[in-house]
Amino acid sequence: MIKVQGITKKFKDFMAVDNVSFQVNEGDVLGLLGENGAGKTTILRMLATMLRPTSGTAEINGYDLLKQPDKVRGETGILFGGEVGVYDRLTARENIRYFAELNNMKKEKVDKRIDEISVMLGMSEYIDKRVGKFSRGMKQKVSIARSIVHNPNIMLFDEPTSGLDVTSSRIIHNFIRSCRDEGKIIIFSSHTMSEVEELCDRILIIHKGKVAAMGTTAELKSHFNNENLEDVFMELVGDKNEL
Ligand SMILES: Nc1ncnc2c1ncn2[C@@H]1O[C@H](COP(=O)(O)OP(=O)(O)OP(=O)(O)O)[C@@H](O)[C@H]1O
Repeated sequence: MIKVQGITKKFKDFMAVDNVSFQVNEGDVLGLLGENGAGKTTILRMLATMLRPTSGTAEINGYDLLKQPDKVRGETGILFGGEVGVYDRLTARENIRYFAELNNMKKEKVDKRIDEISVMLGMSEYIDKRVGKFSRGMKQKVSIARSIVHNPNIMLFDEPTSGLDVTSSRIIHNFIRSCRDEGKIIIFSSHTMSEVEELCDRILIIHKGKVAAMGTTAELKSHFNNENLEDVFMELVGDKNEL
């Protein structure tokens, strides 16, 4: 379970995330929706222990975010910004293996796990090729494979399908569903309403660092008396003066 309590991040005088609280249970997929700059990545980076909250904290599968960051890291698989940190001169397998070693996986298990993931994400054709000439989508898959190689219980994915074609997006969607079925927790940010609507058990809408709304798609639609999630979103975050 993830229990976020009043998490806040200030960059100098700018309040990027303001007193955000929410809970996610095992087997739940939570979607983070918000305009550019709303604070989604900052929330994910704090939960991934990459950024220290200014105040507030979180409990992640029983571990305290601030007091037990190493334990929290062991529980989480993180994906940020697509190809960042993919080493061009290494093959896809070597990139993934490097992360497996960083996560203290036993050497004899690593290759079998990489083969499994490679089939699951449709990477078999290029798993042993150098990533330098890969397309953005192929690199994105290497990043995803790398983030899940140690089979974490929690996945924090920042725009996981950004830049992917329809087939690849579908592979990621199916992967998220299978993680949910295994009882894992997934939090992901997205700008694609249909993706969020299709995959998420609950949606957290962030606006200017604050929680603007939270609930199931059905709850949000019924609360705002509107069948279209994009309209609900616009009602919450849109500039009412805009045409
Ligand atoms: N290291 C930093 N220093 C100063 N300001 C920052 C820093 N990181 C993020 N911000 C600011 O915090 C706000 C929230 O940024 P964040 O990246 O969390 O937004 P986001 O919701 O993920 O946006 P997007 O959808 O564009 O990815 C933005 O105004 C951003 O400029």
